[in-house]
Amino acid sequence: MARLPELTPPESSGSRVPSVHHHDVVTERPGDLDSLRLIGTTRFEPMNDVKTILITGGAGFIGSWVTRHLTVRYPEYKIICIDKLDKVSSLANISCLEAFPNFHFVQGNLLDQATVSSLLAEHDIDCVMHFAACSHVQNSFEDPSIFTLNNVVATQWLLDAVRHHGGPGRLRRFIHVSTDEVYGDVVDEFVDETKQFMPTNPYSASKAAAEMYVWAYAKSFGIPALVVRSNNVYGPCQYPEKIIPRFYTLLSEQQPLTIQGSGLNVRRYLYAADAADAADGFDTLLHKGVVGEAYNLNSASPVTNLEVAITDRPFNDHDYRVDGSKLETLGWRQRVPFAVGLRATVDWYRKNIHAWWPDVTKTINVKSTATIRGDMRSRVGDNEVKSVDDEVTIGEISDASSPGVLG
Ligand SMILES: C[C@H]1O[C@H](OP(=O)(O)OP(=O)(O)OC[C@H]2O[C@@H](n3ccc(=O)[nH]c3=O)[C@H](O)[C@@H]2O)[C@H](O)[C@@H](O)C1=O
Repeated sequence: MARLPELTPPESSGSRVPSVHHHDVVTERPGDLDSLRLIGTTRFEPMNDVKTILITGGAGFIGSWVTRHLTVRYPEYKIICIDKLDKVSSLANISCLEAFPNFHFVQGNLLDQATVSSLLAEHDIDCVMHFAACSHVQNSFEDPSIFTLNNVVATQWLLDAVRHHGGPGRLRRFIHVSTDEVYGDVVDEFVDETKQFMPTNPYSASKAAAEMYVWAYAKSFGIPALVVRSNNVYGPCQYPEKIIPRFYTLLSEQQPLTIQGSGLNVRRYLYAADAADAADGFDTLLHKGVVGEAYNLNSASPVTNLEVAITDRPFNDHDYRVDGSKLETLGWRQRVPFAVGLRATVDWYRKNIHAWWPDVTKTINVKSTATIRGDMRSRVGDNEVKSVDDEVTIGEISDASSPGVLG
C-alpha cells in the first residue's frame, strides 16, 4: 500500500511534545517528501476541557493534514479518525500515524447512525471536527442528490448524534468545515462573515444547508459550534479531480488541459500547510476560535483559470473574495506563496501520484473541453509568467525545483 514516510511517535504518551523536523517525515523512501513537511509547526497550550477529538473525513485531503498535525503535535489529545474511504480519500494519507498511541482509525460512514453514536460514546468524544463531505463542484451538477445526502443529511445526523451524546455540555467544540462558496459569486468587494448566503451550484447549496443545520442545532440544543469558510485549498494528498492535481495529471499524460468557460474565473489558493495542516488555520480555530462564530479562511493568491474555452460548467462563479481579517485577529496568517506551494505540490505528485492512486490516469475525464495546451507556470506561478506554449509536456513542469522548508 502507498504510504507516507513514517512519522516518529513520542517516546511516551505523557506531555512531551514530539520534535517534528524535516528528517522525521523521511524514513521510508529517502528522497520522497524531503522538501515537504506534512504536518504543522505550531502548538498552542492544550485545552483542559478537550481530551478526545473526532475528525470526520480524516483520511481525505484537508482532514488528513489536520489529523496528522494534531496527532503528532498534541500527544495530550486522543485523535479518532472516521472515514468511509471513498475514492478521494486514502489510507495512505494517515498510515504514517499507525505507531502513534494517541491515534485511532475507524472506517465508517456518517450515514450509519449506530456507528457514529457508538463511536462518540466508546471514546467519550468531547470535540468534533467535521471535514467529511462530497466536495467536488463538478460532480454536483451531475448528481445533486448525492450531495444532499452526504453533506446535508449526514451533517444533520451527526449533529443529532452529538446532541444525544453524554448529556448537556459534554461536547466542548463542534468545528464545521464550510466553504467560501456559500456566499456565491463575489466579485466587487471582499465580504466578511456576515454576508448573506447566495449559493449558485448544488454543492454550495448543500454546504449552505449543512451550515444552517449547524447554527440551528447551536441555537436549539446548545451545540458549541464554530464554522470555517475556506477559499480553495491545494497541496499534496489531494485527489486529482481539483484543477491543480488534475492539470498535473493531464500534463503528465501529455493530454491537453481542459479549461471550463472563459478561463478567466478566479480562485484564491491556500497551500494545505497554511489552511489544513492546521499549523495555522484549523489549529488556531480549535484553540483560539470563539464558539458561536464563523471565520473566513482566505488566501491572498488570486489566480485565474487558464484562458479560452469551449464548454463551461452550468454555472461558474467568477470569484470568491472573502475578507479573512477576523481569523487574522486570532493570529492566523497565510505564509506559503502560491509559486512556492505549487512547486511543492507538483514535486509531490511527480513522485507519489501513481503510488497513491494507481488508476487515476484511466479515470480522469478529458471528454469535454480540450482547448488549450499550456504550461501551468504560465498562469499560476506569479513570478514565472511566460506565454502559453503549444504542446507542453510533463518534462516542463517536473523540473520545478524543491521549495525548501514550507509552512
Ligand atoms: C472552496 C471550494 O474549492 C473547490 O471548488 P472549485 O470548484 O473552485 O474547485 P475546482 O478545482 O474543481 O475548480 C477550480 C476552477 O477551475 C476550473 N476548472 C476545473 C477543472 C478543469 O478541468 N478545468 C477548469 O477550468 C473550474 O471551472 C473552476 O473555475 C472545492 O472543490 C470545493 O469543495 C470548495 O469548497
